[in-house]
Amino acid sequence: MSLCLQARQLACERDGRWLFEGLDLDIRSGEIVRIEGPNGSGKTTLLKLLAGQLGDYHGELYWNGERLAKVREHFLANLLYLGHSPGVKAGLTPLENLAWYQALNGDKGDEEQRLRALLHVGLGGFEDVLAGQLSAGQQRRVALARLTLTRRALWVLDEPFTAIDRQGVDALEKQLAAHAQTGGSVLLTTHHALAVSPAVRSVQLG
Ligand SMILES: Nc1ncnc2c1ncn2[C@@H]1O[C@H](COP(=O)(O)OP(=O)(O)OP(=O)(O)O)[C@@H](O)[C@H]1O
Repeated sequence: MSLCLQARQLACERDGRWLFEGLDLDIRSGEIVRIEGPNGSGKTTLLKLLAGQLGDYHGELYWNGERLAKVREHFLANLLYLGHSPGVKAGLTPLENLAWYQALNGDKGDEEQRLRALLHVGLGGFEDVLAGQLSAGQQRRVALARLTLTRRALWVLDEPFTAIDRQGVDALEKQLAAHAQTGGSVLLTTHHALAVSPAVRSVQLG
């Protein structure tokens, strides 16, 4: 199924300053869209807004041509959002973290699936270590394992490459490209130079 998220005349103010105004944006199946801009230009705010997490903005969001507020449930069922911080629970192991995310999404899943997702992000052998004892890059990898675990069409990713080593960057780039090539969409921020096919479309803030 082809999916489309659209923003029309989007504007957002913080502390008496417009972060962006009159912003139009379309993201469709098969596309990778990158939000660019200097620190503080509003990239994280825009991603949160497009992921349906903020209500204090002007303009309108549409999901498959309908006002997002009207079809929020369908939108959320198709969305995977990974925030700026990995959001990993320090007192749980990577395996337990993934089970926790699945339960939150109403997915039962199974342990074999979770182990496969951890292997995919290079965390084989670390599945039972408390996440709080893992390095920053390993914690990020626990969060990234959700891309393999949870089938969602629209990925909204805030700085997903942070703390990831060269090999991890290559693997994640391939995963983003594969997702788009199989009809998914990716909306992301990154300060990292992306070299993926299909071509990345950029939206500049600030
Ligand atoms: N809830 C809030 N209340 C007040 N100001 C906020 C709020 N959220 C963000 N801001 C401000 O809005 C501006 C944009 O923040 P945002 O995190 O979106 O920027 P960014 O482009 O993602 O930055 P970076 O590249 O540093 O991650 C910043 O000046 C920030 O202080």
